[in-house]
Amino acid sequence: MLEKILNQKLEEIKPLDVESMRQAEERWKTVAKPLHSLGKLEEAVIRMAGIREDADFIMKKKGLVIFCADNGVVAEGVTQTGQEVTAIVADNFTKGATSVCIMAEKAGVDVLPVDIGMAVDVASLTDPSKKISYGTENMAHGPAMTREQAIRAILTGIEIAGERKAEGYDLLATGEMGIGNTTTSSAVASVLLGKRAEEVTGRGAGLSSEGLQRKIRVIRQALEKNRPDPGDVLDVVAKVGGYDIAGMCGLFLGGAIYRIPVLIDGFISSVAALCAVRLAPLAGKYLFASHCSKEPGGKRVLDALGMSAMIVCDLSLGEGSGAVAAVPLLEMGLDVYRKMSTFEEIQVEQYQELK
Ligand SMILES: O=C(O)c1ccc[n+]([C@@H]2O[C@H](COP(=O)([O-])O)[C@@H](O)[C@H]2O)c1
Ligand SMILES: Cc1cc2nc[nH]c2cc1C
Repeated sequence: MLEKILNQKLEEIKPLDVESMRQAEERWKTVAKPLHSLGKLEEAVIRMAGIREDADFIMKKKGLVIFCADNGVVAEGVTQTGQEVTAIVADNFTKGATSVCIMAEKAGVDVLPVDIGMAVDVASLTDPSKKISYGTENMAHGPAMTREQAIRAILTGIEIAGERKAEGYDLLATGEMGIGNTTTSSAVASVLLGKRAEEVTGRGAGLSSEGLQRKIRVIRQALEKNRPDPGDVLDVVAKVGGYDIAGMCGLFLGGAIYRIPVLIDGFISSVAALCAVRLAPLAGKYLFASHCSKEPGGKRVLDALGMSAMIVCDLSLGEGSGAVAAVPLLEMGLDVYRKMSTFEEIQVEQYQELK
């Protein structure tokens, strides 16, 4: 029943508007600068025109949706800090007191945290209608969640995209906060990419070398115990994923349904993007890579998405920090596109495309 609702939602995703993209491409050619010299920023503006169905679009309201959730697998000793940190940092999002809040203020991005599955309620942000459960089960001993819970988390992400669209957001960035979520992300990446656990697993929020070896063993154990089906994304997310991954996956799909460009952040976010694109390949056209995480799986997941980062800065902070860092860059590109003189205006002959 729920799965049918999700499938119906996915059918609402339409291709980008070809005519708006053609107009944007033509406009870039008239801007008085070497052709294609703003690289990915030009491509981003063209695709955003296709998403918005308007080559003259503006980008005013920008939001960062941060999915906060806990992961039962932390009981296996796969993290440097305890699970209680999730709730502390989540509460601090509401007070403007985390790293990404400071970055977002600089970038003019609204910080919108969501408790999609934290182990405890946090009065400043928990909304029972958005909370799927109180943390996942320990995937080392069984499935992290039920298939129904995975679908509900994805549908919640889609719903949030719809709500932000109704509020007039022009651009959404994704972020997450959840101790243990690099373990779940590595497990999901290992299954979806067909890679060994050690190829996609790193130190997360600062693990010792001994801790890293334990984390890899725990991921192998979780994969052996649950045997997720690589061809069935919902099965993979339910068995070895997390509510944050599922929620972000939903936000990416919702961006495609409601025609809002969505920025991918680091490792956890790009794993969620891969889940979204495997569920609905067309959704990839609505997504934008921001940076490449320092986690070893970061680049591998971006490669699988056929995307490359705008920023390579060795970030591994999460919270949506890399996605927020890309916002001013995109705005600079859009400003050049909208405001810059044309060849005609500066009386220089227009470049011809090299054949
Ligand atoms: O985004 C990334 O690439 C990234 C890489 C390493 C760690 N993190 C953040 O650190 C937390 C997860 O780390 P861990 O070691 O608890 O799995 C989580 O809250 C993430 O936001 C994020
Ligand atoms: C303090 C702290 C802040 C974070 N933000 C994202 N992941 C985090 C992990 C820790 C430990």
